[in-house]
Amino acid sequence: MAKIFADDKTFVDKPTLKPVSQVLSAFAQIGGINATRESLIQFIDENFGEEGEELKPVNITELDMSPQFLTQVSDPLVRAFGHKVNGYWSQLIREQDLSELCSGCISSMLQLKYHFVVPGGRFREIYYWDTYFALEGMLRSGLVNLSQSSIRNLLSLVDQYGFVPNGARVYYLDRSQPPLLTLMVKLYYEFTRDLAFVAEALPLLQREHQYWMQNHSVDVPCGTTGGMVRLSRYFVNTDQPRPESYSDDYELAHNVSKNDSGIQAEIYANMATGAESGWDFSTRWVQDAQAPKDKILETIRTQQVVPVDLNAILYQVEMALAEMNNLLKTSPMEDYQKLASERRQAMEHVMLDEATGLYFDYHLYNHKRASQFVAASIWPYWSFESIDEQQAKRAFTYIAQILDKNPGGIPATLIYSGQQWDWPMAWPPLQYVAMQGALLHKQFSVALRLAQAYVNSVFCAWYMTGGSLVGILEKLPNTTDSGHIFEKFSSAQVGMQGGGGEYNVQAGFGWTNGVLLWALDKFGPQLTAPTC
Ligand SMILES: OC[C@H]1O[C@H](O[C@H]2O[C@H](CO)[C@@H](O)[C@H](O)[C@H]2O)[C@H](O)[C@@H](O)[C@@H]1O
Repeated sequence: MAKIFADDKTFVDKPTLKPVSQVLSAFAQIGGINATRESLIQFIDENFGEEGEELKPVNITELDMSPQFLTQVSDPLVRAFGHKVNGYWSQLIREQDLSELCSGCISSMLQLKYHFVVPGGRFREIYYWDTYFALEGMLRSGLVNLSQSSIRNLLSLVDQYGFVPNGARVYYLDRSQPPLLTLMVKLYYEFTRDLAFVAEALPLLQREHQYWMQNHSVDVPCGTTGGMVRLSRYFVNTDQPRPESYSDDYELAHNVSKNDSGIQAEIYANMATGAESGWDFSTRWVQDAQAPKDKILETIRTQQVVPVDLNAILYQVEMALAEMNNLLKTSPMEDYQKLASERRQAMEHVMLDEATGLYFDYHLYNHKRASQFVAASIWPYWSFESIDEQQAKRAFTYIAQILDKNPGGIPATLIYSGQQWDWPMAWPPLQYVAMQGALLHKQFSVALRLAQAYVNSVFCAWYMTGGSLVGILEKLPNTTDSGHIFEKFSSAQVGMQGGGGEYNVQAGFGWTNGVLLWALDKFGPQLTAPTC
């Protein structure tokens, strides 16, 4: 609450320099929560180390410097950029080394045995859903063992906690993130055909599915049948601010109500639930999206939204679990095929908007389907292999129209709120799913437009921040950096890095690299040189 650091996450990421009992008594000596700002600064200096010092970069030997898929990228500039990005993995692979912590010292990191990929910047730890999108690139870059190690870390978290936490920190233990672990194992299997690994993972994947069914299911009234259908939502059980954004959550809750701890607890739970969705934060989760920017999160109701993307993911998870059990000739813990088809039917009833061919969230707070497009509306096209052709045409015509106005990619929503999962932010995972959906439903021209927009955004933002390619592309004059790969982009202006939300835009960046390399593989012969 003293805001010693611009970003609340900085403090909770610092390991102690002394045994925890000594740190606590030093804190008591300066007056505990009544300490002055000056004494707090000194206390932190004396008792805490640098954030991230328990992590070491890893010297990766298996990186393929000339991966085969890049040879079919016809444009020389795009191909050279692909090689550059392929080389960036070495900056994002880490191992944990807790050995330098003194005896009795503590760190907020969850122990991970194997090497892993991090998003980059302030995100120093492994993140759950980010890993899926990074893997799409890592596997193509020849990082097969590292991909397996990253997945193994997540599996071991399921083993220890029964689910995959948001990220590998103790403060993420009250929530998960979009459940993509089963799809990571599937992806890994498609690349390696390593059935033994699937066999090893399957019991834990089934356990994770059980966790989602037990803690995140909700009954939704179904207009067309008059009965109820079961779907899933994000749901975090907490009555405390998120430690990594403590002062933000605290101030928000106290703005809504100064004294009512019940109302404050509701806000904390809905904020943590927003973080579980991966979309932290967005007007998608608020009841009053028209509120002024500084009040927009005051009506956050994430737990009252039944999200399209979560259900689209779980449908794929259920199909994949059925398929894995088939492949291994093992008896499934559940009839996954049946669960998937019931989920699909429920989604068609509750979420499908016939007019646009898109799927919308369902709002439990007013028992209505949302009426606004969000980028998640297209996710069933990634999950459902067969969808009526005319419906798909309508949906991707809608997407094409959004692209006409947003040359940098599909924005998270169409509403400007200053939140990072709203217009104009175009996020790599959202572009990936839109491209996958378009490919699967044979909407090739929209798929290519999405791919070109994505490549343009990533490339131009990198170029504008000093990126260059030996013998091919000169560095822009007046740039001091050497090119950044951002976590998100502006859909409104090609080459503009993203912004908004609780922290400064981060560079690195795991999922951006992953989706870029995947897109170069899928669309290599057709992509043209970006003009920035
Ligand atoms: O510290 C604020 C929040 O930051 C994370 O969210 C964002 O970054 C993640 C890592 O790239 C990404 O997975 C997520 O979609 C982003 O919105 C974190 O996941 C949140 O829990 C945290 O509160």
